[in-house]
Amino acid sequence: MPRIPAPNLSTRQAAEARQQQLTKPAGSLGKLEQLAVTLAGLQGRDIPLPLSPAITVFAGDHGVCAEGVSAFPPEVTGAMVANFVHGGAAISVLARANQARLEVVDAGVASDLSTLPIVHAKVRAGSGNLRHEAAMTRQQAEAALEVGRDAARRAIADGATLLIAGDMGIGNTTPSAALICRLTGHGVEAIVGRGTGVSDAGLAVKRQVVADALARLAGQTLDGHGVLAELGGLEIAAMAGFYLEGARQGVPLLLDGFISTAAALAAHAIDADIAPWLLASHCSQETGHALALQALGLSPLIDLGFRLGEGSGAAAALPLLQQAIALHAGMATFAEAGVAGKSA
Ligand SMILES: Cc1cc2ncn([C@H]3O[C@H](COP(=O)(O)O)[C@@H](O)[C@H]3O)c2cc1C
Ligand SMILES: O=C(O)c1cccnc1
Repeated sequence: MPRIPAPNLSTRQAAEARQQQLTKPAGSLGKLEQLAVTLAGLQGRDIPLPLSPAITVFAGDHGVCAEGVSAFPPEVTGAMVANFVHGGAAISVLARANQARLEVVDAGVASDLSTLPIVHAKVRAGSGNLRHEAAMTRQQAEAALEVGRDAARRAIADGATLLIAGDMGIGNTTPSAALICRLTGHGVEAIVGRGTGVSDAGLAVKRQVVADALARLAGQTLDGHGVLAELGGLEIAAMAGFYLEGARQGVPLLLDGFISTAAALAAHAIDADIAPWLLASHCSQETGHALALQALGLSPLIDLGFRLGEGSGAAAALPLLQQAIALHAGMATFAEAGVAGKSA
């Protein structure tokens, strides 16, 4: 399989030079300047084109819910998938508001969703309980990665020039925390948070569950696929595959929150060349998200106090990416506008 390409250094440098010439003090548009420069390198154009975003929401259930790690019951996963289809979820609204293509994929929901108009790619009806056993077999993890790769191929074939992966899976902040701990080396206190809003007692249980899962694998050498199979989830593995295929095809990837960043860390453990294709959107309220982003060398654009998932934080940040591109393309240079440059 062809490797993930490197960004284009010369278009990146041309964009950097252009930013110095636009009618503003250099650096005064802050992160939007850096974003335009990054996108110029990723698109291979001195002046990047406006983005055609595609959002794919991957759904899956989690055996670890039996431990009482979520404030909501597992049936909510399937019910929310129906809500996505009917247009009533946060991501349904944000996709419409941003003219983004929205696709929903069943990668491993426990309930039967066969009557819904979504992509049916159930690898398994819910993962194993990672406190005591592998979340998936290696083969199932590979199959779930392929579900995500297929979704990226469809989105790109449909014209997407920016990919957003969303998640829906009650309980999925637990495997995400476990992946982040294992892949960054941070401890459970720094990474495990309240997800949908578990109580203090629930948080203590959740921390113990993650600590037990990590202890189960302590001393074992695992590659990226192995970590994903042991500690991940079906939708998380699909998200990782989506990111890997997007990067392989040279399409920038806009990360969402805690679950999305855990999937990106897993993708990075499988192929570190993915790094330059990952863009951070927001910083989730979920404990540990900032550290997970840092581990990937990413700094979020915004912090709106979101803690939802579904791709919602990435979708909410989309206008900023489009504005970064519009400013880079549309502003006059000092020479064009006849404005004097910096004098001292
Ligand atoms: C109605 C509802 C809609 C959601 N949309 C995303 N999530 C988010 O919350 C869940 C993760 O939190 P935890 O690990 O605590 O279960 C995931 O489904 C995630 O997508 C939702 C959760 C709920 C309840
Ligand atoms: O950051 C997220 O993606 C998140 C946080 C809490 C619950 N669900 C998702």
